[in-house]
Amino acid sequence: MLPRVLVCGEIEYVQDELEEMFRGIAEIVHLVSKSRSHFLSSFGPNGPYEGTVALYRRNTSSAVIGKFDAPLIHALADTSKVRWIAQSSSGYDEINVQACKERGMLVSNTPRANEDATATTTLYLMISCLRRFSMAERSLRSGTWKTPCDAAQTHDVTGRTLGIFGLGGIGVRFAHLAHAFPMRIIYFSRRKAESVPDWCEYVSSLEELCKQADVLSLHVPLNQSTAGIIGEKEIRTLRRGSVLLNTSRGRIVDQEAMIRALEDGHLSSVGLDVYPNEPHVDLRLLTFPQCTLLPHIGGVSAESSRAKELQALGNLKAFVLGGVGEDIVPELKTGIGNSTML
Ligand SMILES: O=C(O)C(=O)CO
Repeated sequence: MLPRVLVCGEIEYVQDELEEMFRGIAEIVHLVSKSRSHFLSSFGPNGPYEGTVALYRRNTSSAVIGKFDAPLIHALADTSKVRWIAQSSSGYDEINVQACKERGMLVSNTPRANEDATATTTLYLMISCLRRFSMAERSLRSGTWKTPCDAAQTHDVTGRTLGIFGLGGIGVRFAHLAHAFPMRIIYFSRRKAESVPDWCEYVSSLEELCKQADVLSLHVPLNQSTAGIIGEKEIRTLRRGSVLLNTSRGRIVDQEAMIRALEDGHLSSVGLDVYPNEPHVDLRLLTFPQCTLLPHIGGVSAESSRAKELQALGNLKAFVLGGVGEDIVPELKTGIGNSTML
């Protein structure tokens, strides 16, 4: 009997390749559970997921079976043979990797697949916030032509200083896009990146980054050490009138501190694709027309979605064939394990 691979969440772009990829290697089964308890009890003898050794996971499956928090991971380890979870996105904050580590499960993500799409979204947010393009379009659509847009409140991108927090794949891609204006580009990361162009300057701390940036853009993963890292102090260290961009995860920013800074004008605007409790959006954010707000579509394009699915499935296939796949998340690669689901 072939081992089984369970698809938790839809495969939208590579349906045709799916069967072909796993033919003779594994049997693909799809999530049929309508509840977490049904999910967990279905790995036993004669259950629909019996014999499953690996999972493909999208965050959309949370709506039915919940996040992969510690209780779910422990129950999965107790009742199934699952040893690999292939997350189909670059963010894996909905999986408790510490619990996976304790129970000998590995987690992979799709770090490269949507770098370009997410960096492009960040570029759009930056331009829209500085030039107030989203606000202008909303005024046209509501029949007020340019009102309330005020030229004195809009600014050129060229010549401003962009501060990038976290210079992974998306941060680097965004730096390249922004360099075209040109802007002065500075960054701060856990460690100084290798092979970064010399126009991309490293600064020695987050505080220094905030002191110098006109636009601060966040590109760090959400984990215990980054939750709330952009708080009152960091926001107030930015110059008055700065712009904050977040296409990473909502909980990296202290939302209350951000809203206070919008209220008193310390932040001139924010460009957001992510929120702390998605899909809920704090209604106070909607009262700042100068802000550009997107519904977490940063990494979504036909090309990147397809690439993401192929990358996650490729990781699964490598695991089934050779016992180990690619793109293991850093906490499980290094054995540091400082990231738990928040
Ligand atoms: O890939 C991810 O984690 C994303 O959130 C893309 O927007």
